[in-house]
Amino acid sequence: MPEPPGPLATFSPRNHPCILIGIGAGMIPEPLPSWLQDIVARVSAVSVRVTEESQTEPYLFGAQPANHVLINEYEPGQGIMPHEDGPLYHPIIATVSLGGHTVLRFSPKTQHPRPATEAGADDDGAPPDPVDPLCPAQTPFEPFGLLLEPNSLVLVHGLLYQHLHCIEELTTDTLDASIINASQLQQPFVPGEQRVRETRVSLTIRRVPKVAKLNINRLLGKQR
Ligand SMILES: O=C(O)CCC(=O)C(=O)O
Ligand SMILES: [Fe+2]
Repeated sequence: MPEPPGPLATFSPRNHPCILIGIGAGMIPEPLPSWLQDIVARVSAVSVRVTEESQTEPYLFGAQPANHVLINEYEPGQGIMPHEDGPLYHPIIATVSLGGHTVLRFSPKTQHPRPATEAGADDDGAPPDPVDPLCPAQTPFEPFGLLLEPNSLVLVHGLLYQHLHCIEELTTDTLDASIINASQLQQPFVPGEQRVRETRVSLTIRRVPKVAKLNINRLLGKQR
């Protein structure tokens, strides 16, 4: 692995120290380490067309380069629990996979808004759950997986952003019909194939819109 990244890159999960520089909804700016700059610039310049009907956007994050990279290292058998990435990074996240492959699994976030009583609260006194207009309960889908190959880029955008993703804690992935990007792979699989995991490093590259006007080194009393 290269040198640990500067503070705007955050190191995770579990067995790594986590440098998380954030205050409230903002982040304290710090230049990206040089070894990341080229990757971030190339990913930021990816042009995308989200649907057949939509126009091709010349840049991934709307002409602004990405400014945040989360680095995760996974040994075989490690994964990440089902979660959403939250509003801070909306509407698009881009993940580069290095080293080994993995399977990123998506499942619907079922929403069951609790019925309100006449007083506007339910039995336990809490207000009813708000319904997320981007994720109505009527949009369930069959859970599916994406095989993320080494040196690949995956983009999560739109409705999918509002649902759950995870990586199962496996040492070997069974590649079957639940994997929906089978036709787009460098290394295709035969259904039922077992692919053994190796150490994988993921770079999750995002544009954080709200960056604090603070300098971490000045804050820590260091000159730079
Ligand atoms: O490592 C990955 O590909 C996914 C990581 C992830 O979902 C996250 O850090 O929020
Ligand atoms: Fe995530």
